[in-house]
Amino acid sequence: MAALAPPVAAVRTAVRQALRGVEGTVLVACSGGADSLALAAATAFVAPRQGLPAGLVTVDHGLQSGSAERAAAVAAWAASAGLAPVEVATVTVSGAGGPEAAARDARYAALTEAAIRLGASAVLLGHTRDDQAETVLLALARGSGPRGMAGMPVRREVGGVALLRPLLDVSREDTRKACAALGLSPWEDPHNTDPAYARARVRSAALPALVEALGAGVVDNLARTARLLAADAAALDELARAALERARRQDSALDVAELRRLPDAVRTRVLHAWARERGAPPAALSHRHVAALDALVTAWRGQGPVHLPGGIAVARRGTLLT
Ligand SMILES: Nc1ncnc2c1ncn2[C@@H]1O[C@H](COP(=O)(O)OP(=O)(O)OP(=O)(O)O)[C@@H](O)[C@H]1O
Repeated sequence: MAALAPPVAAVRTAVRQALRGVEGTVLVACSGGADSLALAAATAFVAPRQGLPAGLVTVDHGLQSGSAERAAAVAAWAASAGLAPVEVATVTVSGAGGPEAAARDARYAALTEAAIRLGASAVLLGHTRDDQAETVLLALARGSGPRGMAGMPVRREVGGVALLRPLLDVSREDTRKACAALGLSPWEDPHNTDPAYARARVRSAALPALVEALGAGVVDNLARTARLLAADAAALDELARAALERARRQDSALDVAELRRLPDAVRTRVLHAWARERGAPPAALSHRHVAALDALVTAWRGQGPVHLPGGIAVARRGTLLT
């Protein structure tokens, strides 16, 4: 028997670890690209051996010519690989935040809807260590703070479905090699190399330049930064949750004295969480809004109300924020 190619083994090991403790049907979200194709092939091998039914969903965004044929080809391959159920989810992409964000929102909505309808407990996504490094670099460049630089979580719950990213510690090179070793021909997404997209420019220019200047360890180190910051951010979020409850007064007003005694990192999180809870849309809530709220607490000189996205006005009345 031929020896198992190391990249195939690496992807299978990562999937095996991610599926530990998972019960019920799992679905692979597969575009047909190398990352999610390697993930799907590994899941088709590993899941049955862990007693888990495994299916696949591929989303047709209808944005490129030939997208329906690509989706059908992925679905046909999945069925032949023994994955079941297999579904093509056709979505209509429209909405705010640019075409990339709209496609992503539509995709995640379709994936969780399919999981709930098919009774699956988890959806597996094919983001790799390289995707994580790109995310950290983009977040760093945009000044998004530790939450953004914490990158994509290994696990997130949406509507009772676990979104899992088993390959965050596997390199893109290995997913490509795994596909080649298994005789699979991945689909190349033209968006991945389209310089109109910031992520594509990071992938083709920024990250290779950093690797050239600082060495190959950069990708791994950026991904590790995400893991370290994710742990810190989770701890701070937990402290902020408790602090928000301590500061809460009647009608959800906040007590200024309670807020003032908090460290800056916790207080700004409390104010951010409170603004969201009052209805400010997270995407529109910027650090400037939070800084203005913070000034009502820490730099009070009788200033007027702070206007937040979502038509919310926050004023200081005596010792309360309302
Ligand atoms: N059309 C799609 N249908 C189903 N899942 C998708 C689709 N597009 C992306 N995904 C899921 O989201 C993950 C990330 O996709 P994205 O396009 O951001 O990255 P990628 O590195 O190009 O991934 P891939 O090589 O798998 O296409 C994919 O690995 C896959 O799990």
